[in-house]
Amino acid sequence: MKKFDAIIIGTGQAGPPLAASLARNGLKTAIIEKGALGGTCVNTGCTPTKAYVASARRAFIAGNSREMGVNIEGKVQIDLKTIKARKDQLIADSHKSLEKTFEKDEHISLFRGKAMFLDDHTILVNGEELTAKKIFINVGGRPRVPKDFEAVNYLTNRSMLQLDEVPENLVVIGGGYVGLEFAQMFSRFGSKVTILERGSALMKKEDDDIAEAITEIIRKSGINVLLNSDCIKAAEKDGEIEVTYNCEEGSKTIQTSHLLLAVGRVPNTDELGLEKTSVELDDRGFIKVNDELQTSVPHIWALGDCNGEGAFTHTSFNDFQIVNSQLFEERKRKLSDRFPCYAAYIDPPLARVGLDEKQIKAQGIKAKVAEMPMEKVARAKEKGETAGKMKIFIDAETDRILGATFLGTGADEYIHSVIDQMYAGATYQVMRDAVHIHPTVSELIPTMLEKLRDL
Ligand SMILES: Cc1cc2nc3c(=O)[nH]c(=O)nc-3n(C[C@H](O)[C@H](O)[C@H](O)COP(=O)(O)OP(=O)(O)OC[C@H]3O[C@@H](n4cnc5c(N)ncnc54)[C@H](O)[C@@H]3O)c2cc1C
Ligand SMILES: NC(=O)c1ccc[n+]([C@@H]2O[C@H](COP(=O)([O-])OP(=O)(O)OC[C@H]3O[C@@H](n4cnc5c(N)ncnc54)[C@H](O)[C@@H]3O)[C@@H](O)[C@H]2O)c1
Repeated sequence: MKKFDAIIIGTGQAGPPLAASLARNGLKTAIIEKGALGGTCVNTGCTPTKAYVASARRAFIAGNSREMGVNIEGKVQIDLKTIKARKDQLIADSHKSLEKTFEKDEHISLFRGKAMFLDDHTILVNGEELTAKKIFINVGGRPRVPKDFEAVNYLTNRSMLQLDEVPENLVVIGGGYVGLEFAQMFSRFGSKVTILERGSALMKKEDDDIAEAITEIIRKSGINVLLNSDCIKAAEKDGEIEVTYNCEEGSKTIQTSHLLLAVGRVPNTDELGLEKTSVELDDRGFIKVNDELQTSVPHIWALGDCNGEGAFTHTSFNDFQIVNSQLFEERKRKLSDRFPCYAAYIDPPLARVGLDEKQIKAQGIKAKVAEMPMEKVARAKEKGETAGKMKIFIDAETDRILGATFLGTGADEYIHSVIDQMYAGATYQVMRDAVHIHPTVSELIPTMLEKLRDL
């Protein structure tokens, strides 16, 4: 049995910074990884997809700038092999940097293999037993594959990023983050894309007006969007995939060479031997944690997507910050300190913080709202990018900002002016009375706040 002060399972967005901090604080630390270093974000998530999104935007601009007085003759050519090689280089750089972090630190031992719990204190990896007083689980998740698709040659976010040629046809099942980001980028690369979503709008968790605006943006970009498409099934036929949908009210079919499944993710907690421990899971397989991210076993913590408290890189990294502060810092951070925030990297992007209209109404909070269509924003007009709108919500009793939803050019950046005010606990008047730079989209946030109305 090898003894450590701490064991971390998984090198996602929380594991590596935690390993570095534990080591800095003198703890002999083992970190175990069964796949590529860096986990989802680095290898098959944020980094590669945002690199592809960037190439797709260049392609779109090159081919669609005639009304801006810029005309490129001929067809824009997409070289997916070069796009992929650029992404592989970004990933390789991250691998190198992580390897260096682990190699240069004498307090860190990296184990390449699959970790399994034998009991609350013992972990098996590559036939070796390890034990430690503190254990941290950062095992992330993987794409959900419904039974109806198991028999066909489907793609996921992982295999999409291995393609060398742009598919002629692409059917995407699911109109959430993964579905929309891939649908728009591959449409811009030249694929004929169809999205099948069982809900009544794309990004249906958002407020109805935002979900509808997103659906319109995606449709206008030439993607075929089939909503309320329930009961979707797929079978191999004549060397292609035949997708059947709306099975009850007379089924419809589509033939496609490529099918992407983007119907959510499941946590990697089912192959971890947790049944041999006292760590409790919820009914969807997420590890239950308290406000300090401890599991039902106090010396075992769960961080990142596997605890079901966030599903983003920044939430996983914040989980590291919470645990790290609980262990080593004077200022103790907690899960309940966090305002939910995220962006979907469609073009234009959607960015969110805090509560939206649906959530405010569901919680019965007395609130005010201000809205601004991007068509009224000078900078958006100058850029020729006027799709979308901004919404901001204020607590009618405290004047504090409850949340904001920005759908528009550059929204993933200027949402941070609201995020920062929320963390500062400022009233909305602070933002309303601030002088912002002209011409920016941000300058319309104070203007918008002049016109609050009851929600
Ligand atoms: C296509 C896509 C795009 C995304 N884009 C964004 C984005 O733009 N912005 C954003 O904030 N988020 C994005 N995300 C989400 C983001 O990638 C995750 O939230 C983030 O990676 C956090 O993951 P994590 O730290 O929980 O673990 P992960 O990054 O999933 O890492 C977990 C690691 O644990 C390892 N592991 C699992 N089980 C074991 C075991 N038994 N033994 C040893 N090792 C094990 C895995 O191999 C993996 O390396 C995206 C996700 C996808 C799929
Ligand atoms: N920009 C980002 O931050 C980013 C990007 C990609 C992924 N992610 C993370 O990855 C997670 C997973 O993304 P996702 O898009 O796979 O999931 P999602 O939950 O965002 O969307 C899944 C969609 O698939 C639909 N769906 C589910 N089952 C279906 C079925 N059988 N037939 C038709 N439609 C069906 C759902 O109605 C939903 O709209 C996200 O929650 C997010 O946390 C984040």
